[in-house]
Amino acid sequence: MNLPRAGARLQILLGHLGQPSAPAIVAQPVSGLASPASFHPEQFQYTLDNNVLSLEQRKFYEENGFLVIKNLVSDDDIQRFRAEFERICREEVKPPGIVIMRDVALAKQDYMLSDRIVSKIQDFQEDEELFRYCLLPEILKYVECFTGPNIMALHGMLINKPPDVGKKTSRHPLHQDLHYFPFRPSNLIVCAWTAMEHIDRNNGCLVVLPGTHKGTLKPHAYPKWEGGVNKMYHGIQDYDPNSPRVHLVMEKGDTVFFHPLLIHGSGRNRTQGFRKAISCHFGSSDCQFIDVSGTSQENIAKEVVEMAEKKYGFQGVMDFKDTWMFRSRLVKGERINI
Ligand SMILES: CCCCCCCCCCCCCCCCCC(=O)SCCNC(=O)CCNC(=O)[C@H](O)C(C)(C)COP(=O)(O)OP(=O)(O)OC[C@H]1O[C@@H](n2cnc3c(N)ncnc32)[C@H](O)[C@@H]1OP(=O)(O)O
Ligand SMILES: Nc1ncnc2c1ncn2[C@@H]1O[C@H](COP(=O)(O)OP(=O)(O)OP(=O)(O)O)[C@@H](O)[C@H]1O
Ligand SMILES: O=C(O)CCC(=O)C(=O)O
Ligand SMILES: [Fe+2]
Ligand SMILES: [Mg+2]
Repeated sequence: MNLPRAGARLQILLGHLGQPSAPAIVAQPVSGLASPASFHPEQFQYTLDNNVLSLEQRKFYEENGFLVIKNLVSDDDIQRFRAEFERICREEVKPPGIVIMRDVALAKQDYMLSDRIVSKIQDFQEDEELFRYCLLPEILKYVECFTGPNIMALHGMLINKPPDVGKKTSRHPLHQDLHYFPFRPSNLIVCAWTAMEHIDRNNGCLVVLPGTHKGTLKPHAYPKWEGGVNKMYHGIQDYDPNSPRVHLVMEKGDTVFFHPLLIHGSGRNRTQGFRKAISCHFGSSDCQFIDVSGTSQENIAKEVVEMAEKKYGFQGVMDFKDTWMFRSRLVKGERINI
């Protein structure tokens, strides 16, 4: 059963390694991934052979770059993530490595840290309670359809989108997550994003541009928004404003899996509640680090390295790869390259 899958993975890697140089890899999605041993008449490029996705689901992801699975995570688990998030905000637990972020509109206010101030926590890999999300068998079962059997959790986030104070800073500009990642191939990376409550356009749901995962990585920069922009919230400058946007209305527990080249963002939160979602990026441990020097990713690499140096108090010894190397954790199979 693993043979077609392994064959497909090998081809993906060979395709990737066959590219002439790192910048070219950045600019080109990997192609020609059809497994010779594939039992399907179609050529699948963005999913691996598996017996989890229906043919219809698989075709949907191939075409659109995302797939919503209804009611995947239990209410009990979501309640536990919520409780742990509140403990972290109250500083009752301080997991090593965690990054706590406030909305830029609230950053200068001298409130005590609380779940009404924090807009996002990142890098919860050392928090066993939140990291349970990245180990849930129901999540990994789907993740494996994209990454194959050797799975790294690359980056966890719990997003607590605050009520917008009127400056539209609660928005997340349209972006591709691959901009943040120095590893390839992109087709072996997937994000799982789970709604922790009902999420629609009122509280700022995810917005996706279907099919954009078939394109290339675009240059990202800070959007020129008058009300302010959150640190590291880079956006795509030159996207087509007429390209169709789909607003993903989701119920508590619903989970969307999406490709790291899919253009997405989220709208302003017009409610008084803090809109919560938990997510993790996963990648195959067969992925390889790339050097982003000379590519459009140089701007984010510089910011991330500066931030890591500030946080850990050393200078000039870390590069972009290192910041990722020590944050990622194996969740299934074997650790190979990353
Ligand atoms: C090895 C570890 C490396 C960690 C790397 C983390 C990031 C990697 C990103 C990977 C993401 C990959 C996933 C894919 C896509 C994600 C997209 C994102 O979410 S992108 C990622 C999302 N973004 C991030 O993760 C950003 C990472 N976080 C940070 O850099 C910090 O938390 C911080 C700088 C925002 C606040 O530092 P903190 O020590 O808590 O706060 P202070 O009170 O001391 O304030 C210091 C200064 O910062 C100002 N300020 C405060 N808040 C904001 C704000 N929201 N906006 C702007 N500015 C803000 C504040 O006013 C003050 O200014 P001044 O008085 O000096 O003028
Ligand atoms: N014309 C645009 N230019 C740049 N970014 C945009 C544009 N339209 C939307 N976006 C980005 O996509 C996100 C989602 O868009 P969406 O239209 O759903 O949200 P919104 O503008 O905050 O609210 P709404 O349109 O529901 O009033 C926005 O927050 C913004 O980041
Ligand atoms: O608003 C959200 O929950 C999604 C944010 C997002 O896309 C990200 O952090 O990469
Ligand atoms: Fe994103
Ligand atoms: Mg709008």
